[in-house]
Amino acid sequence: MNQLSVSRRYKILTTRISMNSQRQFLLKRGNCKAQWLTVEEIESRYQNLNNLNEFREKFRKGFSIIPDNDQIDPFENLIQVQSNCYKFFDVNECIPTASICNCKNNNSSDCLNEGCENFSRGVECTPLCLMGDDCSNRHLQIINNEKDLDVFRTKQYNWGVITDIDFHKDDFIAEYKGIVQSCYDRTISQIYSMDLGRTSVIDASRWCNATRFLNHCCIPNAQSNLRAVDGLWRLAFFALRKIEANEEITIDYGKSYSQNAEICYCQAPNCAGIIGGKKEFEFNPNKWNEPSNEQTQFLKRFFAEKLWETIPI
Ligand SMILES: C[S@@+](CC[C@H](N)C(=O)[O-])C[C@H]1O[C@@H](n2cnc3c(N)ncnc32)[C@H](O)[C@@H]1O
Repeated sequence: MNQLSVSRRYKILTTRISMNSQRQFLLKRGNCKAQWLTVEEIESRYQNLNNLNEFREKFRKGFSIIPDNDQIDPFENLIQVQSNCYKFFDVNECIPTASICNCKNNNSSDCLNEGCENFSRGVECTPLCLMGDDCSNRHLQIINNEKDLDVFRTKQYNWGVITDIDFHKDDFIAEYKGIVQSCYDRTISQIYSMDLGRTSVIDASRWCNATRFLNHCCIPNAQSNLRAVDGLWRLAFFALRKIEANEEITIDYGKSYSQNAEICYCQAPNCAGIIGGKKEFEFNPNKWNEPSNEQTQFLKRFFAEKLWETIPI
């Protein structure tokens, strides 16, 4: 992260463009919690400072760390979506469905444990779960359940993801969203796609949300998990440990990431030094059955509806 010292007591940790296109600075003052503020807010808030002129001068220098021709909006040319959009569905994929679990009888406090027959199979409970409001195994179905993720400029690898709240271990962070494509499609981006089941991937190269900017760390603080919801696989991120506010959220890209190897800058003590470099994917026609005409007709109808449901925000 950029650490531009503006005075002995104030630090600009990084900068971002807010939703209303204003440049904001993550300002840390002494031991106080860091805050996102515009230049006007900082100036009005701290106008009684003795060293305001010095602060302004150093602050202006802060602007110069971002060249004019820099890409300033991480979402420029991208479309932010509320849900996945389907261009492909593998009819042979076996996706588990939810049952009415036994957690109520087991006196469980929620359904987020291996004792829940849905949770243990990677399935979210339905609204009919007998645990009612105590069922927490419905992260992906609850509207507005996602925390606000901020995209910030990192020092080494362009954009990254941060929030201004703390996460506890196992907390739901957000869902990876984009276009569901076939993993056999060689035109899709290897960098911005993540596996979704046996033969599907989520391609977030253009239709996406902030999670497309999650960077890799060899000791990550978050991980992705497949969850089955209403007969579809979805991909969600959960905290692996406590994540402090304004700490970068990172994941392990794993062995299936991109064929092009890149130097890893994560600086973790166990850093492998490299990300990506997987072997080329080999298409095995024996493992792949073409869908029948009826299946294709059904899928066309089904996905026309899904496409319509996907409303860019
Ligand atoms: C899915 S993108 C993550 C967002 C990316 N930083 C951006 O601005 O679009 C993955 C790319 O980010 C960069 N990256 C992510 N983690 C990295 C790391 N630990 N070291 C070096 N580069 C990294 C690599 O270029 C990688 O191919």
